Amino acid sequence: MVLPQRVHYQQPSILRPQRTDVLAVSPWLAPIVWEGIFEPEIIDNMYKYLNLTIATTVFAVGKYTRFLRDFLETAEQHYMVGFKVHYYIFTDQPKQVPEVALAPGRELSVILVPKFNRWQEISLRRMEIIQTTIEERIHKEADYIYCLDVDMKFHNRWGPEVLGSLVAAIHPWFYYRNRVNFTYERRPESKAYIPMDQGDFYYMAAVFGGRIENVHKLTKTCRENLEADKSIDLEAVWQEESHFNRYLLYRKPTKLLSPEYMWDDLKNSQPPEIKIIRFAAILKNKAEVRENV
Ligand SMILES: CC(=O)N[C@H]1[C@@H](OP(=O)(O)OP(=O)(O)OC[C@H]2O[C@@H](n3ccc(=O)[nH]c3=O)[C@H](O)[C@@H]2O)O[C@H](CO)[C@H](O)[C@@H]1O
Ligand SMILES: [Mn+2]
Repeated sequence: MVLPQRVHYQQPSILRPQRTDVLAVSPWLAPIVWEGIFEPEIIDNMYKYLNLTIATTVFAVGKYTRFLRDFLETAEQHYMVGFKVHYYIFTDQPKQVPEVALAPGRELSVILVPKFNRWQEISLRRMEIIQTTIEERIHKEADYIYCLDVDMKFHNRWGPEVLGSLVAAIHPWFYYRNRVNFTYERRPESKAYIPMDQGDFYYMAAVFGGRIENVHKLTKTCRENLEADKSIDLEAVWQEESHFNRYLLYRKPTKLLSPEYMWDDLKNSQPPEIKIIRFAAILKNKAEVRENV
């Protein structure tokens, strides 16, 4: 067995926290990953010798296939560099999946999925499709799974510091807001219901991941709750994202990603707490790319 290399780095100091401007640990003791609080070399060295495979699911249905090339090309530059990554591209048009050169140890599978008529349905059905694909194959093929939106580009390191049992990203438009302003589902009839006086953070469903069995449980529960709502003709305000937030209120994530890991190009300035943008939603013309608006 190859042992981890010795890495030289500054000794951590209890009396000198690296960041004092942001919360770096949640009240249930989950770390919140920010630039400055971790040493990339230590993290890489910890995980490098474990021979991990990281499943990465990406949906590109209808006009969203146009985002695949930039997504994959930038992922090859910044996403889990040096690690084994297995991309699972779910699409209704396999011929539109671009040829992108992958680094050694990385592979890509294309999985055919139906195109639903409404963009909301395309987005929310991801829970069911991820659940069943974990059961069919991913559980045998990977150690961790990360589920990402495709209308995105990587700009900087998005590395193994994100690995954890159950991992969620804090939404870039809500991290500075009070919970009463979070766009949780507020109708008590919905399985996604969250009362006004509850909620920790507003999580963005464009990024989540963790150990396969935990992500399986999350996607299965969200799928069941989406179906229960549908049976009474109800669609939560932000579809699967509403159910995702409800799930994480009661089953707390074990690691949180700061908005560095899920930014949005629509923001026209970079606030001082955001030292680096790692992954960001690109500007898209929703009226043009979506099935119905
Ligand atoms: C800023 C904002 O409004 N964000 C919400 C919006 O995210 P987004 O505007 O990020 O949603 P989106 O249009 O990116 O759809 C989510 C993902 O579904 C896939 N996809 C979607 C449509 C399609 O025709 N083809 C396709 O492949 C694709 O992987 C895409 O990245 O909607 C989501 C709900 O579902 C969440 O509630 C987000 O919070
Ligand atoms: Mn998106």
